[in-house]
Amino acid sequence: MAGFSVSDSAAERIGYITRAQSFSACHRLHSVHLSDEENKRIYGKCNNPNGHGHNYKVEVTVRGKIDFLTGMVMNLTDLKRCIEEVIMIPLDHKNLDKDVPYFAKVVSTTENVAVYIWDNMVKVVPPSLLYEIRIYETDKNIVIYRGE
Ligand SMILES: Nc1nc2c(c(=O)[nH]1)N=C([C@H](O)[C@H](O)COP(=O)(O)OP(=O)(O)OP(=O)(O)O)CN2
Ligand SMILES: [Zn+2]
Repeated sequence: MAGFSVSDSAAERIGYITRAQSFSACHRLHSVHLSDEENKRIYGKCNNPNGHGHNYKVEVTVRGKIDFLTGMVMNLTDLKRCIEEVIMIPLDHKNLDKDVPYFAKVVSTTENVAVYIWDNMVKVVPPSLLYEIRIYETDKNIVIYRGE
C-alpha cells in the first residue's frame, strides 16, 4: 500500500554492512614464550626462519541502526578510510613480525591479526558499531573475531 506510516519511519531497522579489503604481508609463526623445539613442533613449516607470505583478505563488518534520514548504518566511504588507516598503512606489504611493533612479542597468527585489527578499528569507527573482523589467511583458513 502506498503511503507512509510511523512503522516505516520510526521502527529500528538493524543492518550489517561489510567492506572487504586485501593486503599482502609475510610473517613467521614463532612464539617468544616457547623454546625453538616447541616452536618447530607446534608451527611446523610456518616456523621457517625466513618466513612466508599471504594475500590476506579482510572483511570488516559494522552493525547498527539504518538511519532514517541517510539510509545508512555508516557511510562506506568512511569505513574505507578507517580500513586504510588501520589495515593498509600499517600492514600492507609489511613483515608483520618485524615492521609492526605489536607483533614483536605477540605471535602473528591470523587470530592475533584479527585482534590487532579489531583493537585499532574500534578506536576509529563510530561507537558501538564494530561487529566483526573476518580474515581469509588463505582460501581455506578463515578467522572471525567479534571482540569477545
Ligand atoms: N590457528 C591457526 N593455525 C595456523 C595459522 C593461524 O594463523 N592460526 N597459520 C598457519 C600458517 O600461517 C600457514 O601459512 C597456513 O598453513 P597451511 O594450513 O598449510 O596453509 P594452506 O591453506 O596454504 O595449505 P594447503 O596446503 O593449501 O592446505 C598455520 N596454522
Ligand atoms: Zn602464514
